[in-house]
Amino acid sequence: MPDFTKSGSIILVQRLDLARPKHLRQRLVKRTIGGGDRTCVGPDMISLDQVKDDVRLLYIVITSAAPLRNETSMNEATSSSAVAAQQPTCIIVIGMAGSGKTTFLQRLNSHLHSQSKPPYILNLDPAVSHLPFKANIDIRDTVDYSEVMKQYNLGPNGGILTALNLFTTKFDQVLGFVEKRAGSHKHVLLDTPGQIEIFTWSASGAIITDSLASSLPTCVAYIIDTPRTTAPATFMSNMLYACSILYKTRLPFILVFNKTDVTPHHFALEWMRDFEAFQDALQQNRQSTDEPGFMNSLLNSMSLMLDEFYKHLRAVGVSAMTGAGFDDFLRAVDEARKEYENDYKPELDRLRAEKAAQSAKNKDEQIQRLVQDMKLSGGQNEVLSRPSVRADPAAVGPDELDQDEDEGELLERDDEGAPPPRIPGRRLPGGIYEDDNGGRWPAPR
Ligand SMILES: Nc1nc2c(ncn2[C@@H]2O[C@H](COP(=O)(O)OP(=O)(O)OP(=O)(O)O)[C@@H](O)[C@H]2O)c(=O)[nH]1
Repeated sequence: MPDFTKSGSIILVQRLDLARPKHLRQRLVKRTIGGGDRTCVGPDMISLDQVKDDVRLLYIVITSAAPLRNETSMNEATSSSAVAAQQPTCIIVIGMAGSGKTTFLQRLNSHLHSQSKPPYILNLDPAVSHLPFKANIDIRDTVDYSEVMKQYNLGPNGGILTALNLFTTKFDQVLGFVEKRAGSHKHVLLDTPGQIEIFTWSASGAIITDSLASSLPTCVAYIIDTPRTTAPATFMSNMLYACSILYKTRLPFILVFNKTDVTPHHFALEWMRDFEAFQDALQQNRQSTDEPGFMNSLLNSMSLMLDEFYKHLRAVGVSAMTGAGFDDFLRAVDEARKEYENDYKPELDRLRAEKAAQSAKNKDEQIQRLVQDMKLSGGQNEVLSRPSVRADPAAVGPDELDQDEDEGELLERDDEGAPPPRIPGRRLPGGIYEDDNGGRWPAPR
């Protein structure tokens, strides 16, 4: 009996009728290994030489491929870093309604065109009536927002959310398009719905952000309407919202103070850098307005908390109207990309490796269970385990193997939904099942 504990992870266990002539057995082995729905690479198995004639049924164990050699993995690492260097940076543009997201994207688009670096643009706002730029992928081509409202009897926000949910079901295809174009664009820009919470707090927003960030370098540009943020309370609310998005996405974050042609953003930078300057502004605000005392003490304590948050941010001032500040913004995007590569990506890889290790551990435990099952068989039949797709391991007769050859699915019920014929036998004490040929199995539950 081969030592299965050393043979790697078991992907599938399937039984084989060994009472068949050898040529048929060989065909069955080939079929089993090459089975369409099995995700095995370079399978390893019990060789036919190990099959004894007195063994009537055998579970074939298909194991995963041997570990890659160092040389191969080094080559792969080199080529993957070359591919990573060619990847575009995705910029998810988020902001309150009217903050100027669309105008910002229009200006960024023309700025990048002027540098001969045309971006790839995705519009995720199904309710926008007019786009001042040409989007490569537009949610409105896939989902008719007003039709969604009518058919699902929804209001405007529910309609936008449902349209985005419907679009997200196709996002793997969107990613496919983006990845195909990755070599010819340096930036991928995403415009999001004006109702900020629809994107930032919905499942579809999280799916879009996570799937994008797991394939390509991604950052968030949070657009702020600067003229409307000059009061300490509105500034604080905006920062708290930015903070919540940062902690939800954990992606590199750029605060973009827009409309600086109307109000320069220096006051905001000062408040972020100098805690006392913000306290002074609060003090002045307290004197000039009749805001209740609890509001001021709340703002005070929140500003203390946000002081830590500001350290993780880069902030730039732009005017989507005049085009000022866009070079600064692109520099901030380059920094954000480095942050993605140095912090976010390793963390993502660590989580992936953890998940892979956990699933390898689960497979090891399955192998141990198989070994236990083998011991239970008392050496008469070599029983490794029950196939996971069926509750009863003894319920596959030789006739079903013929069925398998015709239909490619060993463990299916017939067309009328009747269970496959059972091999007659009896239950023995201790959870053992004995078939008519004296073969012993772990009893079905
Ligand atoms: N003065 C000035 N106005 C701006 C600037 N950017 C945008 N605006 C104006 O702000 C208003 C809102 O701009 P939009 O680009 O539609 O804002 P939005 O965030 O996409 O809006 P929604 O999609 O409805 O959330 C428009 O009237 C713009 O002309 C800017 O830099 N300066």
